[in-house]
Amino acid sequence: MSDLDRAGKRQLRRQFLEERRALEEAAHVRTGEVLRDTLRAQPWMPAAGTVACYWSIGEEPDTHRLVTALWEHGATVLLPVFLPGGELDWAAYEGPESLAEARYGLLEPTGRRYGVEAPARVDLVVCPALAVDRSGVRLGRGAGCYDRSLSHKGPHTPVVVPLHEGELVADLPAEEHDVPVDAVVTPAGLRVFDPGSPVWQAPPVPGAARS
Ligand SMILES: Nc1nc2c(c(=O)[nH]1)N(C=O)[C@@H](CNc1ccc(C(=O)N[C@@H](CCC(=O)O)C(=O)O)cc1)CN2
Ligand SMILES: Nc1ncnc2c1ncn2[C@@H]1O[C@H](COP(=O)(O)OP(=O)(O)OP(=O)(O)O)[C@@H](O)[C@H]1O
Repeated sequence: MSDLDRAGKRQLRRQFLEERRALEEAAHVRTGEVLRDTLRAQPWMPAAGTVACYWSIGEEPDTHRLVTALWEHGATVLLPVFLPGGELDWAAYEGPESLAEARYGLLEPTGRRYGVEAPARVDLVVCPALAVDRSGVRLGRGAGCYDRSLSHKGPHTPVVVPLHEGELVADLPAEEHDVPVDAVVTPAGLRVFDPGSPVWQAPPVPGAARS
């Protein structure tokens, strides 16, 4: 990737972060509710023993509702631990007391570590992004830690990204190491990129006009 492309990606990140900062609190809550309800409505969800998610911070779409609902339902919810080298380790959410403040304002799980290859053994990955395009290319924070982490997952393990409205875009710059995502959840509901995918069911999200 050229320096120009890299600068373009940085500029895109800045733009999406700025737009996030302008969002009202209600937008975060709404996305969080739709995310929780959409994923819980998937017929395979009760069998999903282990889900890799993340604990949202700041202006990210809320994941706390989803994590709490899955955990209360008995699933093992793994959350990332950002290692100094930029890799992600994983530990289980065990209630609010199991999180501690970490670098960059992150809240991270303090329990036993599952190892950087834990995504190989999960049933679903809920992954953060600033934006996703219509072919499933995601734009992350730029540390590359999710690209590295997703490379450990099984080829058929679904990946879904929670997004605010306006963050599902027509086109993003793609790179060789990018691992495409399968679906996004926006306040308008679930959007699956492979229309023939047998994995996902349209969600019964009350009041959500699907786009
Ligand atoms: N809630 C949440 N947890 C997450 C992520 C995430 O995006 N959201 N991550 C997703 O990857 C990993 C953490 N990655 C991060 C990468 C960069 C920065 C960050 O704030 N960077 C500063 C610049 C840091 C610096 O001084 O170099 C910045 O972007 O302004 C934070 C987290 C794992 N946990
Ligand atoms: N599988 C990988 N192994 C090693 N380095 C990687 C891998 N994937 C990405 N990287 C490196 O990480 C850096 C950032 O990549 P990129 O710009 O695609 O990040 P991103 O997808 O926006 O962020 P993130 O993955 O943290 O959400 C790049 O310099 C890239 O070379």
